[in-house]
Amino acid sequence: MTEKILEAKNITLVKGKQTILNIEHFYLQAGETLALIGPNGSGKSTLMQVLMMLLRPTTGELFFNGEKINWKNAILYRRRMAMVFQEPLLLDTTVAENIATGLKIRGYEKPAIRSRVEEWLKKLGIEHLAGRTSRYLSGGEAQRVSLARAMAMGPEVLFLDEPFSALDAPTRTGLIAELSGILQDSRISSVLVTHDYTEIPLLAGRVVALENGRVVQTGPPREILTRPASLTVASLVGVENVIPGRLAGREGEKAAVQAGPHLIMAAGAKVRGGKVLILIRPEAVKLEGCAGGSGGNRINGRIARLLPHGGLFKAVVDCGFPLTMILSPEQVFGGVAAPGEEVTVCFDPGKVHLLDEPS
Ligand SMILES: Nc1ncnc2c1ncn2[C@@H]1O[C@H](COP(=O)(O)OP(=O)(O)OP(=O)(O)O)[C@@H](O)[C@H]1O
Repeated sequence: MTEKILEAKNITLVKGKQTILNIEHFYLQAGETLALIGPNGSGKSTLMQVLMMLLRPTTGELFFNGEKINWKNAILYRRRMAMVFQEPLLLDTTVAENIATGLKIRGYEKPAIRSRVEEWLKKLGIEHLAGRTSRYLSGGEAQRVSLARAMAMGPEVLFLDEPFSALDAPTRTGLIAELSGILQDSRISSVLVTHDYTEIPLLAGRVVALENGRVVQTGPPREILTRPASLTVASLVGVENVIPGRLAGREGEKAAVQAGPHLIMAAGAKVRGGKVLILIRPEAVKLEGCAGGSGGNRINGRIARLLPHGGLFKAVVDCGFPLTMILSPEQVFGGVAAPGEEVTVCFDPGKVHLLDEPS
């Protein structure tokens, strides 16, 4: 059984009259990367600070490798963890010196420092920057230095607080690929806070969603992305289609939901009944002919709007309700899908998720 490197039980953090955290149970398995998601103010940074033992919770217990934390010795645990922030916060000296400083403070011998600095400069592809002053680095370069500095310390747990959010798209793509390799090769345990759900399947093996300081959902990326437990989680993971409907009946494993003039089938739905919300990812909606298998949902509509979407296109199809889907450049440039065009869209009942409408 894999060890839990970090575990929190019954953690609360109260500031004045506000309960900022109320976490019954949270853990980080050794070697896993866990994505922590939640809307602004949901407690992600606060939970990270508690896990890093920078902030003592009001109540609850914390364990490191199964050992209960004694807060008097918090510094000993903090030394086994490192953090990378959204902004790199580098010292105004050379790149190599930035990576070496923490090791010097810890009293490492010169040869050991040199070899670690060289190792991490190489692993992050920034050997050529070793002698450069950090003041003039680009955002992507600075973030690589920040990662090298953190990893050179040999931490057992790495905390990544939105490390890519200040970077432009191509830099971000390159760094995500590199970080993914580093996380896998080093088998380090890490917690990644992100507002960008597209990073989740690339980096994380498990996701924890917070809302108002509480854990509202935990699961593998696929489950969180396709079966979010709440509307808030749905909006965080890019489920753009939220259609009000009413449960009309059940056919075995499938539920039939009346949405405007259409009957939509949903597989594996766990709802009480009555008013429901139909959740469909835009990528799950296909133009007719694209969806495989029979028994799928087919709806006629008209393309109301076409928007650019990172090299692809996003179309809003008016089906009596707006339905957002993703189109390829071939479909758009080939004239299959143009604004005003009548289309038939399909989606698999397995890709339709239902939530009870909040009362
Ligand atoms: N020292 C403090 N005193 C009082 N309230 C605080 C303190 N620190 C944080 N909070 C409040 O706790 C809540 C959680 O804040 P936190 O920064 O952890 O959220 P977050 O999920 O990281 O948000 P964001 O995504 O915006 O970074 C917020 O309502 C914030 O205003």
